[in-house]
Parts: sequence; C-alpha cells; structure tokens
Amino acid sequence: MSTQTPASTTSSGTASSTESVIELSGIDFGYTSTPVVEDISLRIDPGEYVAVVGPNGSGKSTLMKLMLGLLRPDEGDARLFGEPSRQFDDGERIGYVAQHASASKEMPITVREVVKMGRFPHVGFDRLIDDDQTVIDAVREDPLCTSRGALDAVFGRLSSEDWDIVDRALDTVGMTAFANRRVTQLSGGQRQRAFIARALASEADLLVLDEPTVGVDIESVEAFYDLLDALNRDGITVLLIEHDLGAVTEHAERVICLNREIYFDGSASEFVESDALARAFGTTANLLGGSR
Ligand SMILES: Nc1ncnc2c1ncn2[C@@H]1O[C@H](COP(=O)(O)OP(=O)(O)OP(=O)(O)O)[C@@H](O)[C@H]1O
Repeated sequence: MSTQTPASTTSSGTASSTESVIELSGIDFGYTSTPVVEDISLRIDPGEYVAVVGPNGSGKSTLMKLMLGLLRPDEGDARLFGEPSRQFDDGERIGYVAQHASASKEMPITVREVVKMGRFPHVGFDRLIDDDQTVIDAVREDPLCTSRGALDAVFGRLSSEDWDIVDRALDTVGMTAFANRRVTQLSGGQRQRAFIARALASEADLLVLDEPTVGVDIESVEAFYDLLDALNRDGITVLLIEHDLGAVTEHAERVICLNREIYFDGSASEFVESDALARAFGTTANLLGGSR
C-alpha cells in the first residue's frame, strides 16, 4: 500500500516549517476490536485545500473525528494547530459544516441569527461577568443557547464590531438578501451557505465540511464550490469529505483516498492519473458520475 506524499511534506512535496493545521502520526482506531482506520500519518498545512475520498464505510467521518479530537485514537498522535487534538479548546478556529446542515426545527431562527452564533466564542464569559445577572443565568441554564431567551441574552451582548463581522460574512456568502429568513425556509444550498457564514463570523482558520453538497441542486453545488475556492484563495484551510469525485478533482488541490488505510495522498491531478481510485473503490467508480 503506497502513499504518494510522505507525512512530513505538503502536497507539493516541499518540506514545511510552518505550524501544521492538522498532524496525524501512526493513528489506529476501531469502535470495536475491528480497526476502522489503520496506520494513518498525514500533515495538513495552512492554506491547503484537501479532500478526503473513499467508499462508503471507509472511515472518512471517523478520520475527521480523530483529526478534530472528537475520538481518541487507540494508537498514535493527533494534533490540531500543534496541540494534542483532544486538548484543543480554541473552537472558534474551526468552522464545521455538517452534511444536511440543519437548525433546530422547533426554533424559528433566522439566517442572521445562525451567523451571529459564530460570534459566541468571541463574546466570552468575561463580557458577561458582573454585569447582567439575567444573561449569566440564561447562559448557565442553557449553555448551548437552544432557547430563545438564552439566544436573545447572548445576542444582546454583541458589539457593533461583532455585527459588522456578521454582515460581512453574510455578504461574502451572498446571503445578505436572506438574512431575515428562517433557516427552515431555505434550500439545501442556501442553508449550507448560512452555516459557512457562521464559520466565517467565528473567524475560523480551518473549514471542515462533511459531504456538504448532498441534496443540493446542481447549480447551487457549482456556486458553493466557487465560494469554497474563493475562501481558500483568501487563506482559509479547507478540509472536505466528498463523495462527488468530479467536484473533488476539479476543486481540491490535494486528495487523500482512504479505505481503512491511505491509498493515495497527493495532488488531484496525480490522483486522476493513478490507480488508487480503482484499488480503493473497486472497478465501479468513475470521476464523472461520483462514487454512488
Ligand atoms: N459510532 C460508531 N460505532 C460503531 N461503529 C461505527 C460508528 N461510526 C461508524 N462506525 C463504523 O465505522 C466504519 C467507518 O464509518 P465512517 O462513518 O467513518 O465511514 P465513512 O467513510 O464516513 O462512510 P460514509 O461514506 O458512508 O459516510 C463503518 O463500518 C461504520 O459502520
């Protein structure tokens, strides 16, 4: 099983002395005694645009959770921005956009409110202390701010600078016109843009997206990838799990092909030329129709 890029180099093959965004060394993990990922070593540097591909059940989401410190490896070391991933607590540096991004169905929350949530880590408890007992009580009772009262309490603490950042994030993703619309009334593509805007408002350095365009119509998918390309050009590191291999090879610079082990780690163009696809997916995969 050969990988194309050694763990200590970037996709372009040059050694890097910058702080890595993600670094995995010798990672093994299984939910049971059966290994789900094995002997994974890789490094992702600031500004990279990396896609993780692989068949269903190949361990992509598990690998992402290990990278983000949501799972503890059985063996090996996982680091986020140079710190052990399990101890990393600088959450605003990471923007996460899940598959089928959704907001609480019970809550009539608007796009602007979703984006404002990106400012929560920046509001910080120090801005609440000794000031307004109602706010402190609301957040203490409902730390995740799922109730209207808690949300309003925290929103009330945002500064005009926070508001400007929210407006800029909405503008960047082209959602200003939808700012006051409830997220439950958006198309899949619009909803994903709202969640990207939330990540931008939190001033994330790393954007992690887990199959973000599932269920999104074709034109919106194109526009969505154009947005990701633009954000990456602006310096945001993009880590994408994607089943649409055509989109991956068109947009990502680096492809990591996984099926329990890493079958390929290198540039998108080398991936297209390699036999990794057939080895990892079997013969049914092709770059035009996606993997499923
Ligand atoms: N919480 C869990 N407990 C036990 N097994 C799990 C759990 N989550 C995933 N698995 C198993 O681990 C393996 C890898 O799953 P994972 O979700 O990481 O794959 P994936 O490549 O993201 O799949 P897909 O493309 O279908 O989303 C699968 O066999 C899956 O059934």
